[in-house]
Amino acid sequence: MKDIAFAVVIAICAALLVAFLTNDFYLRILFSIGIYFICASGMNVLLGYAGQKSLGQAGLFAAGAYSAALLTTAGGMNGWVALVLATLISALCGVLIAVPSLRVRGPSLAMVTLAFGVVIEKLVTEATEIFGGAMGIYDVQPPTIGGEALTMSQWVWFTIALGLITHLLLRNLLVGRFGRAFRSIQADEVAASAVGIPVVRYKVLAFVIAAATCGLAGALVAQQNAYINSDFVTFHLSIFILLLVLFGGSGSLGGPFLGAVILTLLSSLLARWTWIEHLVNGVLLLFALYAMPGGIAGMLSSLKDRLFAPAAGIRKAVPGPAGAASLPVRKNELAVGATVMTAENVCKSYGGIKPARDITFSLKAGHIHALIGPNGAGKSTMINMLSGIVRKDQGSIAFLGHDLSRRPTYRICELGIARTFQNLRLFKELTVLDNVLLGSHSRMKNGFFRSLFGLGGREEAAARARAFDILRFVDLADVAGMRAGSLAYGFQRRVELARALATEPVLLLLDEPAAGLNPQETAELGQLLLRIRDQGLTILLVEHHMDLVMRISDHVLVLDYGAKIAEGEPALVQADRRVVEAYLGADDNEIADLARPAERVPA
Ligand SMILES: Nc1ncnc2c1ncn2[C@@H]1O[C@H](COP(=O)(O)OP(=O)(O)OP(=O)(O)O)[C@@H](O)[C@H]1O
Repeated sequence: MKDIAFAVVIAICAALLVAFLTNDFYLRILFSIGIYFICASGMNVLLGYAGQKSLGQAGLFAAGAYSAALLTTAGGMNGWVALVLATLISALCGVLIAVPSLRVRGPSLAMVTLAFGVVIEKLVTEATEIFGGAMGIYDVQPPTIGGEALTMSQWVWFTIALGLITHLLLRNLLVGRFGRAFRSIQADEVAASAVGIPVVRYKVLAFVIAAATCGLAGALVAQQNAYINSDFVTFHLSIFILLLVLFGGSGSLGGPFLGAVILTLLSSLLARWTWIEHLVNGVLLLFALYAMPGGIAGMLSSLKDRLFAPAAGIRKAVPGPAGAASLPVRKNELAVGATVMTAENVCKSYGGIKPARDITFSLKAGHIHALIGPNGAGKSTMINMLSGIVRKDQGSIAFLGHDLSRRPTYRICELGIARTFQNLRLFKELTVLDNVLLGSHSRMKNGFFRSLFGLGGREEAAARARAFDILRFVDLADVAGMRAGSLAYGFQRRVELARALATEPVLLLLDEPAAGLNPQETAELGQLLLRIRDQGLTILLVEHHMDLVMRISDHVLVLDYGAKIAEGEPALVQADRRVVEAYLGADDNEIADLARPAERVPA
């Protein structure tokens, strides 16, 4: 709430300043700050939160500017209506530019968006009959009040108001489930989809937001100048919009404002020497990328941490609210032992390698099933197929009567299957609490507009309370406010488990959860898994620690070279000749563990 008050105070101060300014030059600088702030706010969602690098924003600025120009000149439309329509048209162009992002990433995406910007630049330069080329379009109609065009001061006030509204709306969106979802996509798309984030939808949304704000800024510029030509649409503008975010602080709510103020003032100072301005912007871009990854906002924030927090860079642990350490479980009618999942004749091959050959099994409610086998037997591939990350070639997989064949990973998570990964896939830059809240994403109902208008507070509070319950259940409540990546490895494994539990699964797929843990931590993990099972969850556990497997499992499945070679109760599997033979080529400790009669933990 403090940040909202701060934004409102800044806007009021800027508005008061306008009242005392009579010089058009200074008013134009304030207008430009407002315009660039609006562009940067949307770009921050795309780049800073969703991590999508776009070099084509000038094209979207042009979409807004030329739409407003053509709608009011050729279309004879009212200035207000044209402003709204131009923003919507740009948002639609955002969908267009988002499509490649679904296929390419990183530098390739930057190249594709760059090409989009170049195409638009060429279009408005060469298609002179429509866009006027260098001559441009004159008499663009502005919004009017009582039939009167806005004065320069009124334009600045209007831009300040739009800037404030844009900031507050995006702030509402970014502090809740949408902001977390964008950040998770930036961190790891596979892990994001595994916790129920529809990655494609969120990527498109980020592009649309950035396009709408750039288009709005373009339309405002065209209408304020009553003129637009191809000189406005340059590659330099795309770079400048990128720089606003990177220099100000990408992924920070205050970053776009800092970038817009500092860089617009610098631009105005250097406006007489264009080549120096471009050179300075280039140097600043390099500087921001290499020396100041968090931008000015990041620098200020770490300075604040250094001054006011004893451990710089690590946020203080946030104690959880009082409450019982229970696991929020999904309501279902399943009796212990009922069939949760069936896999029939599942096959998968990678060229000549066949990690799954005609595998059939079923999983029972409230049981711990273990999937074991020597290295390369196909265990992770099976977990990947069950969670939709890898597509099977043949066979069928059904979960609670639903065929999983064509469902994307996030839908499978929504149905009630959660997973952890062999190689940890935490959102390391986010706090432990945010990681767990991301697990709750698919259980939360706040839609785009509710979040945008800040109406999701109650649900967010409930999700936080649930997340703390889970953190207490796995004994991590004390580190809720810490950055997940800063924790010891054993803690990180538990955070990943807590994140999976937050999806409120019926079936939990755990891929080597004890990998990298010491014997004490492995024993604690065993106890924790038994407590989870006692809450009614079904677990499929891939593990090499045979001692753990034999102690806690109710049922063991054994794979070798992609084929199921045995299944049954741990003691029976342990004595199976084929299993021992399969393991003869495996690690000596595993064979010893397999041979040792395990002390069973009573169910
Ligand atoms: N994406 C892929 N492309 C090609 N081959 C793959 C791919 N994924 C897995 N494999 C191969 O499939 C086989 C089974 O791999 P998988 O990771 O499922 O085994 P695993 O039983 O989990 O092994 P480990 O216990 O070592 O993790 C291996 O030979 C592996 O090299």
